[in-house]
Amino acid sequence: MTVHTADLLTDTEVSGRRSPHGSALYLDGVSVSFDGFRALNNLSLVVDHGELRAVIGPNGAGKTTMMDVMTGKTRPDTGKVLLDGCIDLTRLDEARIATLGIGRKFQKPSVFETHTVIDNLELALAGDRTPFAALKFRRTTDKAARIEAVLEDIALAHRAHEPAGRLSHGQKQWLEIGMLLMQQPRVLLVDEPAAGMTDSETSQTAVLLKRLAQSHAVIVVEHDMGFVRDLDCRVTVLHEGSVLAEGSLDHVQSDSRVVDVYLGR
Ligand SMILES: Nc1ncnc2c1ncn2[C@@H]1O[C@H](COP(=O)(O)OP(=O)(O)OP(=O)(O)O)[C@@H](O)[C@H]1O
Repeated sequence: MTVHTADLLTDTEVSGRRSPHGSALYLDGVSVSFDGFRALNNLSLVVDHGELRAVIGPNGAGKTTMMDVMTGKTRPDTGKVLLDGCIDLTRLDEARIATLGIGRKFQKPSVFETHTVIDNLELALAGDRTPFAALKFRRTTDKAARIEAVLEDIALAHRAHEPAGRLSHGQKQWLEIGMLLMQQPRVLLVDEPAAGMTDSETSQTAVLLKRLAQSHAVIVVEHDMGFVRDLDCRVTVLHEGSVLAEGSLDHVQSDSRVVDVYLGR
């Protein structure tokens, strides 16, 4: 019998060790309205340190709005978003939240096409102007070691000196993930990473995200169920701005409410 990571996490929850206050990210009763329409409706979610979480749901379920709230782009009407169980992100602006270690990868890659892969990674550091970043990378050797480690992580060491414009779509997505990694985030938010990828790139992306989740909390919004299965992680189904179901992919796929509003369509 195959044991899925997501099933093990369910056991963790049952044993009471999943605590919102020891979590990487905790959304507590978050609501957001746009002109009276509730995009998020009392949404609560706990993502642990070192956890990979897939968030799925029909169009308009609130997935993007949820990530906008986590990054400070949208301020909720009510509720809290706690980083490390104690820092309420709803009181902070986007720039401050980014420096605290929430990195977001949008669907469309936006790498500097005429710059080499290695230059793109270096430029990602240049964008981080916090005193902490300057301290971290005071020595060029530190920076070089960091770049080398990230190149290995994103499987692009062999393309390091080529212009990013020559990479495939999938490789550009990995480079952009690498640019986020240069900032050493604690939480990674990744929006539909598999969109437009070949089958081989899609499965390599699942491997990459699983590896990253060993040292970061990683939240992936995705529509491709084959890719979600490859991620082999706990799945949250959003519907009308709230959690409709949560658990392993097999668990949520067998929930008739999930089939009705999303998977059966
Ligand atoms: N700035 C906005 N102004 C008005 N309505 C908005 C705004 N942003 C989102 N909405 C509405 O809020 C709801 C949730 O949208 P959201 O983009 O979060 O859903 P989603 O789950 O990401 O959908 P998709 O899978 O299509 O990307 C939708 O009905 C959307 O039209």
